[in-house]
Amino acid sequence: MAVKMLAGKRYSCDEHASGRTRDALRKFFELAGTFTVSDAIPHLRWLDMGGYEKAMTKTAKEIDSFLRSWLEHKRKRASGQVKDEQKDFLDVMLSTIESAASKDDGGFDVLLTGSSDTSTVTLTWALALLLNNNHVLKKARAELDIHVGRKRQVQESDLKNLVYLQAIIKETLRLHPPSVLLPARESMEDCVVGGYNIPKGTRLVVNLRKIHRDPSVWPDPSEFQPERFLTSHKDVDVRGQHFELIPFGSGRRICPGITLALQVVHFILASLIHGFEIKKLSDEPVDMTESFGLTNMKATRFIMFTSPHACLFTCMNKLRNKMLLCVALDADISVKRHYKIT
Ligand code: HEM
Repeated sequence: MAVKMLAGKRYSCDEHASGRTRDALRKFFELAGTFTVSDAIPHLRWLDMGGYEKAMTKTAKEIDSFLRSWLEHKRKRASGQVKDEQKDFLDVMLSTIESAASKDDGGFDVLLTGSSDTSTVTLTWALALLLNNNHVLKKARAELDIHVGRKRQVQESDLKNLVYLQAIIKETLRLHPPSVLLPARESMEDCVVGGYNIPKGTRLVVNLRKIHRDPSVWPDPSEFQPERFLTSHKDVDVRGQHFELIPFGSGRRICPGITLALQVVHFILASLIHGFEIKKLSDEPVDMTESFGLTNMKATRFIMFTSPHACLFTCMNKLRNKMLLCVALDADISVKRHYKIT
């Protein structure tokens, strides 16, 4: 959701950048409809009841530090300080942007902020749900055994056959959409929606948590049941056409990264389940409390043990690269035997 409110903002290498981020965040919270005591009684704002101001400042600092690293890369590149052997992922991204016909930095901001957290969060929730529902994990592994087998790794071309894995991702996005509230819409004229008269200029915030857990649509709405997407809800998709499930939004401002996001999330999850045994630290269920913030993160970190499947040892070097991707997840991952990544 940071995506949309930052859209159109332009970051430059000056001291005002951090202020702008903060303004953007403040604007977002206004739009998202977080009403506090100080909204009703403005002179009590200094009390910061509920700690919203503090939380916003913290989030702004995190986004600032992320964007600062990008600006630092840009500065170094402009001054020719980056040697070929020192180039990292961000340098490669920047050179791609620079060589593209359009040099719209604002668009790049939006892509960076909108693409990283959302995919990470989806994978983190998916893993936590699988660890708490071992029977689902077993079924996902059985599907991979049938369609991929144990003699090779998962390929992108396998994903279309992994219907149970697709159902797991849909169910994850239903229960824990990375953006709980869609960016606000404003009505351009008077209209009637669902029997309510909406005057022109009304801001509407769509609450995905309510829609995705509506008991009149989803039986046992809080249960993790991927099977529903193979039976009662088998025709429901996440691409903005079925309004009971819209984790990527809908309409003309629907997430443009949807295809890439789904490809990445499915591929990483499939590779992880296929290549590794994954286990919880103890018999206690993983804590599924959600945090409060722009992106719907887990409130607490969790530890996951992974050990490679013996027959895939020869592929381990390649798999290790995929594991490194997973380190970006909000989970402590330690790989027994060959690798220990924390
Ligand atoms: C699981 C992963 C993702 C989820 C759940 C997600 C979700 C969303 C949602 C809910 C919106 C707002 C849509 C609306 O207002 O109707 C959005 C906007 C956006 N997303 Fe994503 N997103 C994901 C990944 C990505 C990726 C990988 C990229 C880029 C490569 C991306 C780029 C964007 C951009 C640029 C917008 C702003 C579109 C606009 O305002 O017109 N997202 N995303």
